[in-house]
Amino acid sequence: MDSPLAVFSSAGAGALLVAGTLYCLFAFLLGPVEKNSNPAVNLSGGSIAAGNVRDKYEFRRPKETVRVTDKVPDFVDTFYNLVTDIYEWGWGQSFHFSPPVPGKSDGEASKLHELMIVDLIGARPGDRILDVGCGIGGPMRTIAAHSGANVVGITINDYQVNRARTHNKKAGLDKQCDVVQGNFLAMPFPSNSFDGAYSIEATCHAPKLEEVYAEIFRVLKPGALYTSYDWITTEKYRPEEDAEIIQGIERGNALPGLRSYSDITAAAREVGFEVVRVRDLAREPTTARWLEVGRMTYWRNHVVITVLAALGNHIVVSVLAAVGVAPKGTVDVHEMLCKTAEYLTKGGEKGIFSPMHMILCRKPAEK
Ligand SMILES: C=C(CC[C@@H](C)[C@H]1CC[C@H]2C3=CC[C@H]4[C@H](C)[C@@H](O)CC[C@]4(C)[C@H]3CC[C@]12C)C(C)C
Ligand SMILES: C[S@@+](CC[C@H](N)C(=O)[O-])C[C@H]1O[C@@H](n2cnc3c(N)ncnc32)[C@H](O)[C@@H]1O
Repeated sequence: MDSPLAVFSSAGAGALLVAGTLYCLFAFLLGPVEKNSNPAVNLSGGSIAAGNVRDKYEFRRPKETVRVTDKVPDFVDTFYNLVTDIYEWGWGQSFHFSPPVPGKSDGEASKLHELMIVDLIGARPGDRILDVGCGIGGPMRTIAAHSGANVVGITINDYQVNRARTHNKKAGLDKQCDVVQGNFLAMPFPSNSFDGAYSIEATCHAPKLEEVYAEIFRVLKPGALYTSYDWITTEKYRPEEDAEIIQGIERGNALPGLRSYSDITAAAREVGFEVVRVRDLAREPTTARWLEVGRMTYWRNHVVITVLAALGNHIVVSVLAAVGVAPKGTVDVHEMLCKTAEYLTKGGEKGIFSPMHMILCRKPAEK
């Protein structure tokens, strides 16, 4: 008869094998939405050490909208440490929404949305273009590859800088695309040094829109164009009825307070821009992917994350550490994103919110 120890160790080995196999199945079958993106096995806390993710999340849990102006960039940085890997894994390398295009996949529609910027700001080969709040650089690579321009991106989050640089290199675009860590409210670039600029769903993180617009205005050459796709509340928004939805969107996306569509034009004019065109790109289509977010198969993604995190707590972690396991706290962050998606869907369905308010501005040419 086998000794109790031998039975225990063979049962333990069996359990490890089953857990390991399950883990690999989840990791490989439920890979990233985009080829070359982040597989679930790599979910991390960004620049936050794995052991500190839960503490950081607890500390930063978005209980309420953060409106204390000077704390916002730091809060946003922590937010992106927590969500960047989940975004990349579940959404792709471009952290924005896009209008659907009949006959095109979500990925193609997203690229077309990015390519429209090349036309809007007239980016040409050799131009120096600024990407304000560049994420991990999905849009930057599309724009550089199609226009031949050199793109410099800025993001507050160091982890995103590394991720963007890795992807730029893989795509063979590291000569054309540069990424720096910095605050877009005080950019480390000389005045009059860019031939064009754009921002996609990023300036909504600025506590005061005029401050980021003033910086963009400063670094653009006279006569250069800037376009932005931004999050706004529409004219249908009624604070008395809709405040809960809008606050849900703000909390779950680390926003200091959504602005109304009319604030965007006012801020651009205030810093000296000529407003060339304004349009809400979310208005016409009804089946946009961004409306579908709330209906996505959460349970599937949630199961993967829960299993990965549970395994992380288990003894198997020591065996699997070599491949990397989701840190504690990932489940909470994911749960928060599920709720956020519900609010986004509600806001979109009611037509009180748009993530695609487009403005095109020009820095006046010198007389
Ligand atoms: C512009 C911003 C981010 C916009 C979007 C890229 C993200 C907004 C909500 C995110 C998501 C919600 C649900 C997640 C899902 C539960 C998970 O399993 C997989 C990832 C999600 C789909 C995730 C992806 C990115 C978003 C759509 C803000 C921050 C200003
Ligand atoms: C939703 S993501 C969009 C990223 C990118 N534009 C895209 O479409 O993939 C918002 C980006 O804005 C950046 N951001 C927010 N506040 C910032 C700040 N104060 N300074 C620099 N970047 C900031 C974030 O780090 C993040 O990269």
